[in-house]
Amino acid sequence: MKSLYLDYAATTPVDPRVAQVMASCLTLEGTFGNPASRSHRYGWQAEQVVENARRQLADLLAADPREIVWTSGATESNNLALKGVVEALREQDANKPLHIITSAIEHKAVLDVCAWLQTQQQVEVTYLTPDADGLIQPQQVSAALRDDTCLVSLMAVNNELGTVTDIAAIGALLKDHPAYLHVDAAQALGKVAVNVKDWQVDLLSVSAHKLYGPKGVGALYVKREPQVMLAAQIHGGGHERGMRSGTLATHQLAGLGEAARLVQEEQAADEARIRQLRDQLWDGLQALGGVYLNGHAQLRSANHLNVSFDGVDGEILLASLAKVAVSSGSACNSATVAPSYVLKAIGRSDALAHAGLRFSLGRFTTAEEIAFALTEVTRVVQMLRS
Ligand SMILES: Cc1ncc(COP(=O)(O)O)c(C=O)c1O
Repeated sequence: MKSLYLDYAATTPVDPRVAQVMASCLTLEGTFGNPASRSHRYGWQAEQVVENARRQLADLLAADPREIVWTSGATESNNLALKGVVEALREQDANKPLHIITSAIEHKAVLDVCAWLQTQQQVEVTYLTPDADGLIQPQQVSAALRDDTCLVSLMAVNNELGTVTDIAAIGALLKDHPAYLHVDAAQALGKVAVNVKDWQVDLLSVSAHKLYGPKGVGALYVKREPQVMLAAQIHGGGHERGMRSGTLATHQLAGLGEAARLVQEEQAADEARIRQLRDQLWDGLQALGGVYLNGHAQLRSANHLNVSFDGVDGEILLASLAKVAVSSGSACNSATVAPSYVLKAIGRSDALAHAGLRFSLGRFTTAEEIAFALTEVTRVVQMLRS
């Protein structure tokens, strides 16, 4: 039995239009060449495809194409941003005291890098705690800012709650401080408008598989004027202006570019439709009683609905919901059965954190699917409660 997919925040299916563009970059008849080959048209054509994709992503972010560094995904982008900034500063002064501000509800791809920087690079890290709605306020950043703060790293949209951080306000308050602003936009791109100029960010991480592109590819936006000082983390052939070596995966990048183009054309219409479906699901679930919304009611991306149910065990609930593919907490952390650290950080009890379910809708979600999901969840919760 195929289950209904409501886990778009974990990953999205590749849009068939994206798959078609990707397929044209694989075979002898297509643009399969090495974009770094300088001596023949196979290379030149592949380079054109890669540069077209770079322009498409840059357009979506309001960036200059020269500010895009291709990576394998947001995990690598986050690693490059955080480690790259610290290493570049330590190259100038090996003993320079360095301080980073981040939050307790970042993705592990930021938290684990921060933990490594603390233990291996003697960097001090301040972890801001969210309020009960899952929001990190700009004033918290100003209160934590120090002379030796070199980086503020915050996500634009939280992967578990969907809560939206006011990045523009944080960018504005850092205007006269030398600290760089890094934003993990893996969950934001395609859901909320991302504009690196308006937000005044220095570094921004992107993942293709959250926006109907393929897995294993992403990008880091690196501001040019003034140029962010960043030390490369992967050395080799000097690709990407020496920032990230390795033969470029033409088909993956073409896919990311096309995915970005589609987002630019369709995001507004997608968002309105998805928000309506998401709100229908929430309205229906509330009829069950003893249901709690995790995350801010309004300041939340249109596709996220994270709820906890009184009186049901989360693991049993998930196992009983065989016909609906949803996530308990973050899919990336589902190897552990500890209650979600994000739900704990917003003050949920262990029981409610365990009973949290994340529904995340997407481009291909239909009204019929939402009606079916509502019926299924209602049936299962009532059965488990009785
Ligand atoms: C907020 C956030 N950051 C980073 C990542 C990791 O992205 P990738 O899978 O591209 O490495 C994810 C994926 O779940 C995410 O949601």
